[in-house]
Amino acid sequence: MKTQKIGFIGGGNMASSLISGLIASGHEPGNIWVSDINAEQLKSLAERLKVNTTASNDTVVNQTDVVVLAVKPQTLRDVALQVAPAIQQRKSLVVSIAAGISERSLSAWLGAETAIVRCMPNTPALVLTGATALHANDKVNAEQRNTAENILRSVGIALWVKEEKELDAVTAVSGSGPAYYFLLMEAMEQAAVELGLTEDTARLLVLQTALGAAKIALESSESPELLRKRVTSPGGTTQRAIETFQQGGFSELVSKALHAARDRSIEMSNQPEFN
Ligand SMILES: NC(=O)C1=CN([C@@H]2O[C@H](COP(=O)(O)OP(=O)(O)OC[C@H]3O[C@@H](n4cnc5c(N)ncnc54)[C@H](OP(=O)(O)O)[C@@H]3O)[C@@H](O)[C@H]2O)C=CC1
Ligand SMILES: O=C(O)[C@@H]1CCC=N1
Repeated sequence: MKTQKIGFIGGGNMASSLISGLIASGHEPGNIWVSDINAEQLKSLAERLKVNTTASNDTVVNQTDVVVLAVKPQTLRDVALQVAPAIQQRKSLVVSIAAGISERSLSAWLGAETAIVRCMPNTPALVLTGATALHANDKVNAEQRNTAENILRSVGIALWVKEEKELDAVTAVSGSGPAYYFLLMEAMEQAAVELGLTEDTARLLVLQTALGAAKIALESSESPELLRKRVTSPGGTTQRAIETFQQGGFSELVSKALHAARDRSIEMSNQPEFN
């Protein structure tokens, strides 16, 4: 499996996280091809990760078996139309990571017979802790499903959703999710400094606490709610903080934010300039 030739069209933030993760998990850099319009981006990828780079998207298709489309959603249409002939000729498996671009649009651009897996990864793939949900169109065979799943599973967990539309919710939860935790880290760090800690101490305590909480929650069979209650001694400090969060509408705000992200994903799928 790790000898699979994998191509990336677009070598930006998400592609470089995936590529770094693939290499860290044992994929040969020589089997990875990346194209980008940004020469600096390619130079950095070639220097850091020793992957093959090219300015030509067609070269990526022609050198590989699986092509990951990793450009911004608003650029995808042009890129897909441009590489469609090469993809059809090679019968490449296409994996799109773009938010809010439907399999229907991808098929229209790439050809009705093209095997397409649409997925939503996240940047922790960089440290092999990614979370990806996948959905395949009806041209994808069992072997191709395994190929796509194995690529994403080598950088974290990978699961299939039954309905393509579930990817809008996945995007709101785990695709965008790392940013929500970073926002909480930023806010906690700022508050810790206001409370008199140095910036270094504040950051270290905040990050180690985030890691510890995530590890306990993943390794324990107990719910986050129960784990939270175990930290919250009656009448103590945590209770005061949790009450403050709740009085400020914390859960409602989180729900509102995730609904907004989900709605934006749906809106992007219906936007004529993206589709
Ligand atoms: N960032 C994230 O956390 C996640 C992103 N995604 C999805 O991944 C995709 C990429 O996002 P992200 O990595 O953040 O975006 P980036 O902008 O970082 O990466 C896209 C790259 O593609 C390049 N590019 C633009 N046009 C072309 C072209 N015609 N041919 C080849 N390369 C081109 C861009 O160059 P230039 O900058 O010069 O335009 C850029 O380097 C998006 O569709 C997004 O929805 C999915 C999950 C998570
Ligand atoms: O913000 C975005 O649109 C992309 C998709 C999920 C994470 N980043």
